[in-house]
Amino acid sequence: MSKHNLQDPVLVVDDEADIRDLMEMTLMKMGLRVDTAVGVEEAKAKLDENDYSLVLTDMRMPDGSGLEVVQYISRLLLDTPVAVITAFGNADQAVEALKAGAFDYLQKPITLSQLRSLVKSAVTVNEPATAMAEPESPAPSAVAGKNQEAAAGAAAPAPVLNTRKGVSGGIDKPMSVPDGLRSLKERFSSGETEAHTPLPEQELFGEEDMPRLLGVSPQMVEVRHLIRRLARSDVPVYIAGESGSGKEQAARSIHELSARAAQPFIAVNCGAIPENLMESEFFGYKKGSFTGADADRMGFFQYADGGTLFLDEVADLPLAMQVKLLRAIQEKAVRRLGDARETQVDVRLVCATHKNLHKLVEEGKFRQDLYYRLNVVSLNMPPLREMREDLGGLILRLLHKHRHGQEMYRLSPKAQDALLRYSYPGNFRELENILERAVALTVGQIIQLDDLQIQTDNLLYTDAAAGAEMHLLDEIAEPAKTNLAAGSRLPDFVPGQTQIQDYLDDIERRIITQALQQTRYNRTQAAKLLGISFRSMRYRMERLDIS
Ligand SMILES: Nc1ncnc2c1ncn2[C@@H]1O[C@H](COP(=O)(O)OP(=O)(O)OP(=O)(O)O)[C@@H](O)[C@H]1O
Repeated sequence: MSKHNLQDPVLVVDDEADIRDLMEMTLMKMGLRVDTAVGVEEAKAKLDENDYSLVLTDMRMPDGSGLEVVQYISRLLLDTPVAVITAFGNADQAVEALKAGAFDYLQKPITLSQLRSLVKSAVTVNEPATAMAEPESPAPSAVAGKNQEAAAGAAAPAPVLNTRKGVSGGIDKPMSVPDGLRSLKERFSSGETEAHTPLPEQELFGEEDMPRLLGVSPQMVEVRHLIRRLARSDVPVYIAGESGSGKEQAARSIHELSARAAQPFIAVNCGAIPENLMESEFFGYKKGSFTGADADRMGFFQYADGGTLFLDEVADLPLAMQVKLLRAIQEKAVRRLGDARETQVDVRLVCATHKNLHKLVEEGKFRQDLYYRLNVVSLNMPPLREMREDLGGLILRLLHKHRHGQEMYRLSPKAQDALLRYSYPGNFRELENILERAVALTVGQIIQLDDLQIQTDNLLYTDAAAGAEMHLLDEIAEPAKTNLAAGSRLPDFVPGQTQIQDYLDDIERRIITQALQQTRYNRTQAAKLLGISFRSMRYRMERLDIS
């Protein structure tokens, strides 16, 4: 094997402290040691002194270009793999770096999963000693990353392939990463987990440290995984996802798991603030700064000082406000309306929108510089329709939440089928609303298809596909139809001994009692269930002496 080995640290070269911290944290979680440099000169000095297993360098730094780091490594004939981090849309830079010997590149904003897969493709993490002792592998600089393929198509002479053992991306054997680091997704895809293996934390239907985000699907496990990591740093996070997919819950979870948990979490819906009030709402004002300002007032930034400021629907910020926000982020200071002085604020920013922010940047509706500032790391909340294995569990928990005393609501077969096949354009929020409404509308304990009030022509899946989840709902499915007439066998009619009126009264009493039990003794609902009027119900109860 080449002279660098797994004991050697990874060198992260970036002038931005937030990014260095985030990368350091991620790499350390992968079991790697990390060294950092704040610019080109320091990186060169460190390369002179030490061996590294991998170098990750930003392209644009105040004292030079990451390209110089790549060239320096080539000049010293080091076989240390080096990858560059380029500004979004800067494919030329990426191609140049690849030509100079970089093995891959990442575009900003970096997502942690991209970073992880790049690192995995460069070094073998925690590889067992036997594997490490195997014959020499090709130089890491010859490892082709997935990004490289795209860029190489444009220009670079594509370097050689990936034949390293345990390297991910086009490989057939998953690499050896500490178990705690491996997401369920990875484990499922590696075929390690049998389909019938009980899912972890099934009782909880999630994980204890993040009660806001339920679900055991690989997507949700991955989301929680990322949130835990993000909680340990202070980098701005951009949460993307459809409406109702849990963006705010994710932001709150990041805050609650962070060192800022004891400080305020301030959630702001940017779309709901009138434009003329925005500045004073965000930054506060001094008494007398405008008509009606009869006392000093703090803004969102001051309220969130020490904690987290969550900017929901950030795409709705008008351009003028975007400029002011950018300044506040860069300076880490705000100036109240009517105040000559700026005050320092220590705020972690998390923002979200269901709109395509990148597209808005392209259309000139959202400032690119602010986009990069806010979007250092992005987190994607998956839509509910892509997490179908969670549906059964979520429905179960929501019905449990709405239960009446000890009695759970149940679903008729048609209602169950529709719930499992519905597309949920409004995601979790829509599922919550559907069930809340259904519980209010249903007569008795069994929710019927009509109670759901969903468009049945909007069902996504075939019956067969939905069948896969059916077993999850066994406990809430309507029990096999029982004969209301008796609940058990009809009593025997013995001519000569039994009076026909007594016999029929007995059956009627059983039917009515059962309907009353089923509707928790609500006479109106029981009457509806039996198809008789309330008046008739009352009359029958009196006649049959049912109290
Ligand atoms: N994984 C989840 N487990 C349980 N409940 C969830 C989950 N995700 C979202 N919810 C619930 O769905 C509802 C909507 O969540 P949230 O407000 O976080 O969504 P959002 O993406 O921020 O919505 P919007 O785009 O409309 O602001 C909340 O009641 C929340 O509790």
